Amino acid sequence: ARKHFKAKDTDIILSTMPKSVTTWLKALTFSIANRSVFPIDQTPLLTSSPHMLVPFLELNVYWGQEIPDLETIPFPNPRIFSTNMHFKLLPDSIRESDCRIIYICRNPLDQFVSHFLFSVENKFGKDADLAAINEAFEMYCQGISSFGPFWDHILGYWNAHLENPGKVLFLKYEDLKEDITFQIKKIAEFMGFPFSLEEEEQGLIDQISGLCSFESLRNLAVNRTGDINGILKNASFYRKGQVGDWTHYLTPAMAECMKKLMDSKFEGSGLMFRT
Ligand SMILES: Nc1ncnc2c1ncn2[C@@H]1O[C@H](COP(=O)(O)OS(=O)(=O)O)[C@@H](OP(=O)(O)O)[C@H]1O
Repeated sequence: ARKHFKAKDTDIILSTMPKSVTTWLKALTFSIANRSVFPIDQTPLLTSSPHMLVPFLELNVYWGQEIPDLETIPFPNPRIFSTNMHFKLLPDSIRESDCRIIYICRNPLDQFVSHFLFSVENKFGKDADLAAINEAFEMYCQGISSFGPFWDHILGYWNAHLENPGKVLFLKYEDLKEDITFQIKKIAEFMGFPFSLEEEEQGLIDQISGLCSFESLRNLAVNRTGDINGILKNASFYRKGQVGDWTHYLTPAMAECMKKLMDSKFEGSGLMFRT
């Protein structure tokens, strides 16, 4: 992807650490950008996983697919892609073109738990022994996890956002959970598709937030069954969808350890996470 991908000025790139609600951001941005093409009751989101509508740039890594010739795919406009790459590792054309990047992250405690449970379940099945959580947490705190240290990933996009807020939008899961209407408007404006007063009065924002809510997406037949290339179950993208689920898996001592780590890594950056 780094070698071949050529961003267009109109592209939107969604960037995340794994298990930082990429799925939700894909559903929201697809709905925002295509709301005049597909009425809500006819949106492809009703019959396709958000991951099929907004492909990962690292397709070949995740799902064993050849990198498609993007010029031949009839994308709606704008093209929306997602990636888990660090900011400094993005293909040059993403940084150099006028395309826009939307980054979303979440409290690292919840991200760790979500990713750990996902990996365990995929490896060992639902009844996995969770004894390994302490070891995995220790490694996570040392920066050993998929896509490397979470602080580097988050700070890379945070600093890019501070340098050029028109290029990089920085979102947090906890803020979307708190006020999704406000965040949908913010995302739409950043993407260049602001809602008109008329659309707002028609309740379009509420319709999009309803369609993309955890419960609504999770209950769709397409997301309850099926898989992506026989590798990942569609249902695996919808677990609990809550802020603070880490309290059910991590001890207060582990949380304290993470708090200290975040204080030291994010010191002076202005970044804070709610738990
Ligand atoms: N619509 C919606 N609303 C709220 N939360 C949602 C939604 N869709 C997915 N989720 C939760 O996001 C977590 C999965 O993260 P990702 O989508 O980034 O997974 S992946 O990296 O693409 O595999 C995972 O979080 P946890 O429940 O904490 O494990 C999902 O449940």
